[in-house]
Amino acid sequence: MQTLKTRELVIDIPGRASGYPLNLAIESGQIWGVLGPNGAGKTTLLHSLAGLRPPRSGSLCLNDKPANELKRRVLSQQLGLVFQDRQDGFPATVLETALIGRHPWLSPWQMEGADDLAMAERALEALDVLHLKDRLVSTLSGGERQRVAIATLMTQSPHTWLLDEPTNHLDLHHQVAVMKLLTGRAKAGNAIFMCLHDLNLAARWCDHILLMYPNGEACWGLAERMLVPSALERLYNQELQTVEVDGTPFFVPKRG
Ligand SMILES: Nc1ncnc2c1ncn2[C@@H]1O[C@H](COP(=O)(O)OP(=O)(O)OP(=O)(O)O)[C@@H](O)[C@H]1O
Repeated sequence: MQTLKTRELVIDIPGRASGYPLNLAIESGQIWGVLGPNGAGKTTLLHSLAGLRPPRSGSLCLNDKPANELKRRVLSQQLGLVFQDRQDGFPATVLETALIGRHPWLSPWQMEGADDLAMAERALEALDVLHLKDRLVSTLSGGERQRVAIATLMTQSPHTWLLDEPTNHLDLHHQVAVMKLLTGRAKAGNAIFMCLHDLNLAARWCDHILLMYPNGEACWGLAERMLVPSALERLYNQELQTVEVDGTPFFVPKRG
């Protein structure tokens, strides 16, 4: 069992006077959904967990070791991140992009081998983009690029998967396919921690939820305890109607 823990972690949001200290334990087998309105700090949190942005205070531990004492390469073997925005400015094919995921596992100047290639192709296949492997990423549609980014994370094969709105740009079929894939990874022992704007995807697929409010407040726990209509209405400043489908709550914005 591996755990990514935050201890009294306060993320650094410019101009925000205070922040609620986060004491999260993100463990093998769990699927976390991070919900909150625009600007609440979800991306900042993911970047702080990935060690890309220093927190204002508090610390981050990976298996009880302070993450800032781990070499970047070791950290990248344990943690991977799918960014919300990608530049993709470097002219690379889909396959070359997926193979970047193997870099934390190779020594400097070592070329990718047959096993690395097989991993990349398996990941591209799982994300339904193997047929695009020789295409330049810059020529792909938004949803195809998103799937290549997730395939690159799969090729990296870290223990903890951090994903910033992984269903962005995806059609309904591919949204469900990605959520199923993430569920499969969690069942296989990975930890999944993702920001989502779709409450209903979170309700259907996540077992843990973190709610982030724009004033810096936050609360977290098991999904069934967190997905309470009154809390979500306050979170989004939006009245909701709730119906139940297959025992899962389904939230619809009220008209008017
Ligand atoms: N470098 C920066 N300089 C100034 N403000 C910043 C900077 N980076 C982030 N912020 C601000 O911090 C706040 C949190 O941003 P963040 O991207 O983490 O929000 P988010 O919850 O992911 O939002 P969204 O749902 O829109 O993606 C925002 O108000 C943003 O404008």
